[in-house]
Amino acid sequence: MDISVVGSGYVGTSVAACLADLGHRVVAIDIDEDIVAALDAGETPIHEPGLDERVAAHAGDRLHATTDHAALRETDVTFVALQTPTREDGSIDLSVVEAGMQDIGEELAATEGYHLVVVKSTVIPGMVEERLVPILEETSGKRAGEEFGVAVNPEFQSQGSAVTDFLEPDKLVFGTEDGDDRALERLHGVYEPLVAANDEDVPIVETGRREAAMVKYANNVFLAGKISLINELGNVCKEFGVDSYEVADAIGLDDRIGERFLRSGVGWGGSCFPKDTDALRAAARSVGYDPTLLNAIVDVNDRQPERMLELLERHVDPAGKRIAVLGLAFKPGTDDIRGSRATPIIAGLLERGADVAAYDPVAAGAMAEKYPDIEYADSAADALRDAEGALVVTDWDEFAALDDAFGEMSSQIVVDGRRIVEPREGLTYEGLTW
Ligand SMILES: NC(=O)c1ccc[n+]([C@@H]2O[C@H](COP(=O)([O-])OP(=O)(O)OC[C@H]3O[C@@H](n4cnc5c(N)ncnc54)[C@H](O)[C@@H]3O)[C@@H](O)[C@H]2O)c1
Ligand SMILES: O=c1ccn([C@@H]2O[C@H](COP(=O)(O)OP(=O)(O)O[C@H]3O[C@H](CO)[C@@H](O)[C@H](O)[C@H]3O)[C@@H](O)[C@H]2O)c(=O)[nH]1
Repeated sequence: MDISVVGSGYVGTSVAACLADLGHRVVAIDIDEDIVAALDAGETPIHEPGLDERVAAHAGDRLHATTDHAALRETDVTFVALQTPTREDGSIDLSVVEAGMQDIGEELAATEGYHLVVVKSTVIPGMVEERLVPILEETSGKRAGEEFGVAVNPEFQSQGSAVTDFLEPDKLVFGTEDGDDRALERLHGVYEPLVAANDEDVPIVETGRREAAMVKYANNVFLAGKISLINELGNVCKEFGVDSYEVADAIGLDDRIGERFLRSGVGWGGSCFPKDTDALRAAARSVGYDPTLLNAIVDVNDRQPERMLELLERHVDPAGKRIAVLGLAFKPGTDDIRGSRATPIIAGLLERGADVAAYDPVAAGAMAEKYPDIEYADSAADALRDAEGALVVTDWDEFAALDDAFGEMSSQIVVDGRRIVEPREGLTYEGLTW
């Protein structure tokens, strides 16, 4: 099939490369000339395992890139992977997607036959029907559901495993307008090689567009909520001297609970959980519903970094002292610091007058844009040297392997927010939730 993907960021690039890998002819369209030039040269600016080799293998063959939206005229399906950032009140900013729809609609005017537009961006239920379809109809001069279709097909990939998450999904969600069989048929056609590669073992949820949009939010909010719940339990466990990780392992054996996403600690960050919980809360408020539990999920998450700082203060007053912060990325395997718990940790340390020595194997550059005046050490050992306390914020494997480095601290106080450091003799070790 001939497929265009509008937006070549985190999602668009891996979707485009994977669709090419599945045998489709794909054109990636982005307004950023550097991204397009890189993709055309077989390179990707995004670090994702398995992505580089796929882009390199297919560029110039089944994968092309361009800044010209006219390329979508030659395709059967257009995936939309444009960003939906957060506005100040927490609601989503749809302006980039709206502008993208205008670009797409202008080209739809010149397409022949039925074309399917598939929204992969995360959008609030109703936005497709009320805001995006009208733009497509107006700019194309065509009627949705007749001359072209619009579907919602949310993406569930995680950073660090985007390629395998796409190619081996837990589920596919096809949200289509009632009665638009062509949309459904075309979506099945796009994913047919993926389903075949998984021995036909991929559940496909066929539903309405609003439901599909809500599935994406519900999925993310449920996972963020699961972590907040285990964090809340962990905080209580800590006060009772109970090891919350043993408790989590035990409750995870109950199939109804499941063992994943039960790692308690300093909380969740990233480009999606914070944005999507905020967006759903704002959307609920906008229709007159105050979402008590969603608010609590965020409150618990906001509280964890402060609890970590309080634990440190039980052992040392950070004012004027060198304090190491190990880990700046929102999770291991990425240099992304969006929503990272390291941000409130650093802010809290600075408020308390500490000298912060931060280390991350790949994310220091990004954090330096936010906090240019703190020290960025070249290694964890350098950050720890002469420090009077250390806070472990990201569960990079290399922190588990640290040993002698703790001996270089002025006082060996470690508050672990990720259960990654082994407690040992000589170390005053505090687990955040255990
Ligand atoms: N990042 C993730 O892991 C992830 C996972 C699942 C879903 N999502 C959702 O997918 C959507 C995209 O997220 P992302 O992280 O890939 O965003 P991103 O910011 O990384 O990428 C968006 C890209 O769109 C390009 N762009 C902007 N306007 C354009 C236009 N008119 N035409 C063509 N290109 C244009 C930008 O230059 C950018 O490269 C969001 O709604 C997000 O919530 C993200
Ligand atoms: O047991 C756990 C699991 C995760 N986290 C934290 O949760 C955050 C998010 O982690 P993860 O979900 O692995 O990363 P993302 O790449 O943000 O992926 C989420 O957000 C994506 C964008 O919407 C979705 O597509 C994915 O399904 C969803 O997992 C990180 O800060 C993790 O440290 C914990 O604290 N404890």
